[in-house]
Amino acid sequence: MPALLEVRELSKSFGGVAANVDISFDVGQGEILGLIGPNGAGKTSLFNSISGEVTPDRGEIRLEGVRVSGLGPVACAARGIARTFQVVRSFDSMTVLENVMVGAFARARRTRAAMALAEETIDFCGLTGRIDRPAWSLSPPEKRRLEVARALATGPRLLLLDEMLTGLTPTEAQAGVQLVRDVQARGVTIIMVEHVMEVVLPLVSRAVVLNLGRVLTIGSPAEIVRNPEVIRAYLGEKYAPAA
Ligand SMILES: Nc1ncnc2c1ncn2[C@@H]1O[C@H](COP(=O)(O)OP(=O)(O)OP(=O)(O)O)[C@@H](O)[C@H]1O
Repeated sequence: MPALLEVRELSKSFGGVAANVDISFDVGQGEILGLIGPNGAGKTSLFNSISGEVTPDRGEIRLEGVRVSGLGPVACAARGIARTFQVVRSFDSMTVLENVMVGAFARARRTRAAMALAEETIDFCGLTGRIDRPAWSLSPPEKRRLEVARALATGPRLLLLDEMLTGLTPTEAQAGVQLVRDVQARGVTIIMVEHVMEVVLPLVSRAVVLNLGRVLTIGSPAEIVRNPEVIRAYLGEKYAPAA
């Protein structure tokens, strides 16, 4: 798999707090990569650097070989990087259609074209019946879908999903998993931050495990759940192999 995204020796501190330290990994074209680790490990900070909201202190991020780190969120979006947020950031008084049109305007000049793109994306994300509802009236899983729809409407090559499945019931989470698979089937590469291991590990080809701002390990789900350091730092003893 050729790399779509390369992160090289990335470090970022906030005052005295080292949020990311010397982080390097690749994401293959079409891959679903998991980004996991305990609270405060640096996952959202890394997303903030990749999506351009934060400029790393050191290191580099390249999308298809072209440096994108430090360009800012608008330029990163224009180059094909979109994201969702851990705390849903919908425009509550606007309808579902209007929310998704905000994303679509990243690539459509005219209102009619943005509307067509938004309608198609809303259908794809399973929100057709909600298209004219104000965002505030949606259920929590629908709000997560709206976040995905707004990000997808920008036409990304790389989609960063920040805890999209957290707080959902098992049935809602399974529906969310199907949406992630459908997005991948469209050719979009995905990095997902998740804490629900039972849901995320079957979905990803590899996971990067962060701890205290550093990469603890990178591996397949089978390698991750067997790694004693990952069990100690994050997964807990229920994942320890039977003696
Ligand atoms: N803008 C900021 N200003 C100051 N400190 C920050 C900022 N952003 C992140 N940090 C700090 O960096 C560290 C990593 O935080 P980050 O939110 O990236 O972790 P996380 O792995 O996403 O955690 P969680 O799973 O709880 O969302 C934390 O100690 C956090 O307090």
